[in-house]
Amino acid sequence: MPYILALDQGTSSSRSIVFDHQGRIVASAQKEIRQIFPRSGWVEHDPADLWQTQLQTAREAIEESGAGAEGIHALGITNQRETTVLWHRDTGEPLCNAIVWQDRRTEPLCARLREQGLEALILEKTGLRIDAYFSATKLQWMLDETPDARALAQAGKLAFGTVDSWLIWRLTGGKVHATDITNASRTMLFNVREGQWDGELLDALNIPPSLLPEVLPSCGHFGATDASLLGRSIPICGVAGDQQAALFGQACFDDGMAKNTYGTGCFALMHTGRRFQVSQNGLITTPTAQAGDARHYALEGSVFVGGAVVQWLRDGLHAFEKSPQIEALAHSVPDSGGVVLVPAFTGLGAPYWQPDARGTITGLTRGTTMAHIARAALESIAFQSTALLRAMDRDAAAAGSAPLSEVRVDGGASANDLLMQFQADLLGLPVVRPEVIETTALGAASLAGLASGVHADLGALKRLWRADKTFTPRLDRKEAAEHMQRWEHAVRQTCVP
Ligand SMILES: Nc1ncnc2c1ncn2[C@@H]1O[C@H](COP(=O)(O)OP(=O)(O)O)[C@@H](O)[C@H]1O
Ligand SMILES: O=P(O)(O)OC[C@H](O)CO
Repeated sequence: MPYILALDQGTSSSRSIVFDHQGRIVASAQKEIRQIFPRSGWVEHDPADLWQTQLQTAREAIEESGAGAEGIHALGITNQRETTVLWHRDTGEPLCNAIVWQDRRTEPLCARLREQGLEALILEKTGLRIDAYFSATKLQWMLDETPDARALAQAGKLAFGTVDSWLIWRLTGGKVHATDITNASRTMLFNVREGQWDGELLDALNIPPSLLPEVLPSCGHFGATDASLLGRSIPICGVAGDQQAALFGQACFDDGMAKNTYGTGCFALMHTGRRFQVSQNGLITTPTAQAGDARHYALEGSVFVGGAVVQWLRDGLHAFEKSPQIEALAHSVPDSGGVVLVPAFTGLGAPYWQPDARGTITGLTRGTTMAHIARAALESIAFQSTALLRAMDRDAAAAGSAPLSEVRVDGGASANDLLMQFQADLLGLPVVRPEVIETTALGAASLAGLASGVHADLGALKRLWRADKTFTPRLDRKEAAEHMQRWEHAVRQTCVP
């Protein structure tokens, strides 16, 4: 039976997973990557580290699968998005470290774009709000600050890519410089309505077009691996940014279907069909992984501090030793005792967009214990996600698209039943956790399987997606509304005067 290898290059680690033709995990390997913080607000990765860890884990996963390279039918790639790499076309040597999506150094370049009045144009063309998060200003910074970079770029000697492009380049021995539509859409240089790099934006940001990779649908042919790397030449047939790959891995192929990933942060995406829709509620618009001729879109919002609030309780307050222990602690009290914790440690993202907000705890009494705070911390993840998902639903209603009917969940913190139940209670919708919560890698494998004939069509993938546990809302709607009011009240206290 054909196996598919998925490479999942994430912010904290590189992972490789071998899936069988029914989307079951056969083998996996993982390696941490080095985080480089040269200055406050700067975050970098060494491109060689990204490549080497990915290659090693791929070899280990193939070895563990027992199938050998001959048993791997196709390869899919998924990756941390927006992170920017610039390298020499002739040698493949990077010019500098990769600038990671979390890096804030280019905020002044963004302010300049806002001053130039480009906000509306960029939103209309790319679906994005001007922000240092996206690749465009990171690339501008590299071209301006790295010696000789501009001259080399003008001479056509450099290649830019997000992490998928970098891995494709290395995997194909420098033969293919390509990306997929989901990754291209995170650069702030790609016109998502027309499906191509945008000349007007490239001019406005002074980016030479010769730097750019070819943009392909997510499901297709991205070349083949150099035979010396993995034991034989394996075709690369699926590529997507990690959050769009997760949407695909959750089989959310239709209008109104949504997933929320509960990791360090939370990323919610809701499929909105074929219509490009600009959010009225502070969300961004992004293409979904493209598996046919037509482009489809999703609304996206992120929670900056999701599972990270659990890490803060663990490492900052020493409330417990291991993250999963929060569940028992939170369960030891019937509710949060009126405590609300807003983990606005680095400001609040969508739908609030308050960069200067700082965390707060309200409702403390003499009777408050660590258990109440732990419960409030878990609840904060669900409150923030509810605010996001409701904003999506409002946008969908305004555009006449299908409303949310359930939310599919994944990511490390989705293992927490108490959190998932509270999420269902607040939303008033079923929250469904699938058997395979490695949905990011599964999405990449599904795309590769579709392009290489392992899966017949989207219908076949829908049938392979299996729910493990469904959390149905138990809370009275009035009570749920009161919870949300308390939350919104606490959010208002986070604004630093
Ligand atoms: N049982 C749990 N309950 C709540 N949070 C958890 C639990 N297990 C892990 N987490 C949190 O989930 C996050 C890890 O999830 P993961 O999907 O691996 O994240 P990432 O991909 O962002 O590294 C951490 O922030 C951790 O604190
Ligand atoms: O690597 P992750 O899972 O933290 O995801 C990063 C996102 O793609 C950033 O947009």
